[in-house]
Amino acid sequence: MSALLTCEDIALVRGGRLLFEQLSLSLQPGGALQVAGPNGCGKSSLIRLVAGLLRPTAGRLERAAATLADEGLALDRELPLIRALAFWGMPRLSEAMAAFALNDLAEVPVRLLSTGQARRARLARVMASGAPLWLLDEPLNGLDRTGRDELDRAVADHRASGGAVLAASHVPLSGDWSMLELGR
Ligand SMILES: Nc1ncnc2c1ncn2[C@@H]1O[C@H](COP(=O)(O)OP(=O)(O)OP(=O)(O)O)[C@@H](O)[C@H]1O
Repeated sequence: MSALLTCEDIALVRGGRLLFEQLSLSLQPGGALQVAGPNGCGKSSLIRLVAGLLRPTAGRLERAAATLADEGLALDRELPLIRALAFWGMPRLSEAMAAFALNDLAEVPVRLLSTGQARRARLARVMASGAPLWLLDEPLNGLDRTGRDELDRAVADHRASGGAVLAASHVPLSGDWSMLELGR
């Protein structure tokens, strides 16, 4: 099976600072890699780079279709949640609504969601997209115990069906993750 993500000798300079260089990694179907390290070491920048929002200063990157969950919700705040998600033409929308316990909130306008509900919605958007590569920036932020369990299950199911996950997180993620420490 071919890799869903390959980075070879990547370097990134941001704000005049070299964040990392000669960084190589690959994610196979079923793989999961957690990026850890101190504040400002470049975890979010690496996720954004893989998402295609930043250009590497050096190196080569190849990846399958990916979807990103970062600080932004990327949903129309005025629309009911279900319509805001459907706007993106999501192939796995009903599955994702159920996986993150959002069915009772389907008709609630996005702007009225609580912080944790909005965090679950952004993870549902990733799952609903059907993309094989998930890019998650601090996915546990704002999630309660139930939300964390939902995320664990969604990640495990995604991996079991041949997907892969790259996540930046300060705190350990449950399950079997490879680790990449930046800033060392
Ligand atoms: N838009 C930007 N322009 C220039 N430099 C930036 C920009 N955004 C972030 N940086 C810098 O890039 C470096 C890495 O930031 P990044 O957000 O990737 O770190 P992080 O490891 O995710 O941090 P944290 O743990 O605090 O979330 C920091 O020095 C930051 O100041």
